[in-house]
This record gives sequence, C-alpha cells and structure tokens, in this order.
Amino acid sequence: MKIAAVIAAGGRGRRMNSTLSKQFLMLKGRPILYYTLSTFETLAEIEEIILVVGPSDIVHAEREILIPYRFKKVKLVEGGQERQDSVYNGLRSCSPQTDIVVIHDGVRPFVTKKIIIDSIEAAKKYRAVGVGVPVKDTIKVVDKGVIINTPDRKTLWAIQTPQTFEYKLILRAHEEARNSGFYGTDDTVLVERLGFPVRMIEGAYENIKITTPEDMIVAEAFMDMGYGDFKR
Ligand SMILES: Nc1ccn([C@@H]2O[C@H](COP(=O)(O)OP(=O)(O)OP(=O)(O)O)[C@@H](O)[C@H]2O)c(=O)n1
Ligand SMILES: C[C@](O)(CO)[C@H](O)COP(=O)(O)O
Repeated sequence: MKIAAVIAAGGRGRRMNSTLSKQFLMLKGRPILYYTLSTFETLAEIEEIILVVGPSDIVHAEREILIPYRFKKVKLVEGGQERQDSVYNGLRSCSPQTDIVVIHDGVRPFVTKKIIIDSIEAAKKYRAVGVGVPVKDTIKVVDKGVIINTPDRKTLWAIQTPQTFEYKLILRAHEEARNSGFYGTDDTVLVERLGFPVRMIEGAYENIKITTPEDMIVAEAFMDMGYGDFKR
C-alpha cells in the first residue's frame, strides 16, 4: 500500500506577527518545519512527503530545510492563496499510485508517530479520518456579541491534523469543493459535505498548532519536556 504525506506549510503566519513565515521560525536552533518533516521522514510507512510552501518561501525552504537536513522523501511544491489551495496542489503532486494520504500542518511539530500510524490504520478501514481532542472549555456560538447557543460539550472536539484519507476520495472532495467555490478551514469538512462519514480518533493536547506568539513559549516548554518524535 502506497502512503504519502502532504505537509501544508504555505501560509504567511499573520497571527504570529513575524516577518518570517512562522513555519520557519527557530525552535531550539532549528526551524519548526524541520521537526515536523523529521517525524514523517523517519516513519517507514511514509513513502513520499509533498512539502507545500508559499511561492515566496520556496528558496528559503530549500536553503534552510531541504539542503541542510537532506530529507530524502521530500518533494517541494508551491502553495496557494488559502490552505485548501495549498493542500490541493500537494494532492495533485502525489504519485497517482498513492492509496492513502496523510495531510498535516507543518506547524504541528509535536505530532507523534503513534498518532500518524493510528490515523493511517483507521483510514485503511474507514477511508476518511480526523484526529482530535475533546474540548476542555464550554463553547458558545456568538452572533453580534450575543450568545445564541451553547452546544453540548460532550459532543464537541477540536480537530487537529493529521487528517488521513483514501487518496481518491480526498482528491474528489477537493475537486468538488473547487467546482462549487466552497472553502473550508480543514480537509475533513470537504468529505463531510459529500455526505461521507468521517471518523474521529484521539489525538493529543500536546499536538498544538503553533499559531500565535504565546504558542512559541508553549512549544519551547514542550521541547524541554521531550515531546515529539523528531530527531533531536
Ligand atoms: N495558504 C496557506 C495557508 C496555510 N497553510 C498552512 O496550513 C497550516 C495551518 O494554517 P495556519 O496555522 O492558519 O497558518 P497560516 O495561514 O500561515 O496562519 P495565519 O492564518 O495566522 O496567517 C500551516 O502549516 C500553514 O503553513 C498553507 O499551506 N497554505
Ligand atoms: C486544519 C486545522 O489545523 C484543524 O484544526 C485548522 O483548521 C487549520 O486552520 P488555520 O486557520 O489554517 O490554521
């Protein structure tokens, strides 16, 4: 079975307020993206890694990541305006013989090999799988500053990545979304809108998405605590 990974790293990181795209910010002396790629590179089940970066970051990715760390499985692809565009570009660059694709945010460096493998095994069975954690806070739906609904917390999960799919299914879901001009903030929603059931499996609270400046402080602490499956 041919398994590929698409690593979404084509964003600008606006909420990080840094001139450098946040996926290239240094964490303990290495770019954040190095750690994410290292975990996938050393996972035997992953045959190819499609790294999607923004047009203005292509040279930086080559100079700071691909050349110094000599990742063997990584193929560099240009990203798009939105995350969904980047992922679609990545999917189209996978080998046509791909059976399963693992889609993961480049800025989630603390993903574990167990979570990746669990998502692959679940996708072999269910064809579409999300990784997430039950929310800890009570969530409110707010409209114009007024709380209009309080969903039952027992039903609420914060979805993370990896999101892992039968390749043909997710490619079709992306194409259908593009044809109808639908944009979502993750990939499972594109399969949900086809009416196809998506399974949720347990991720980890440590599998954070580095998004805003305080996440860098948390990430430094996670590094000190030994989280993550990357080569140190
Ligand atoms: N056009 C885009 C936008 C986002 N991403 C990637 O999708 C992941 C999750 O997105 P997010 O955390 O929102 O990153 P940014 O879009 O860069 O952040 P912001 O919204 O603050 O600009 C990141 O690894 C990001 O690089 C991408 O590949 N292509
Ligand atoms: C895909 C994702 O990480 C799932 O939580 C999230 O939707 C990405 O959102 P972003 O705004 O692109 O960070």
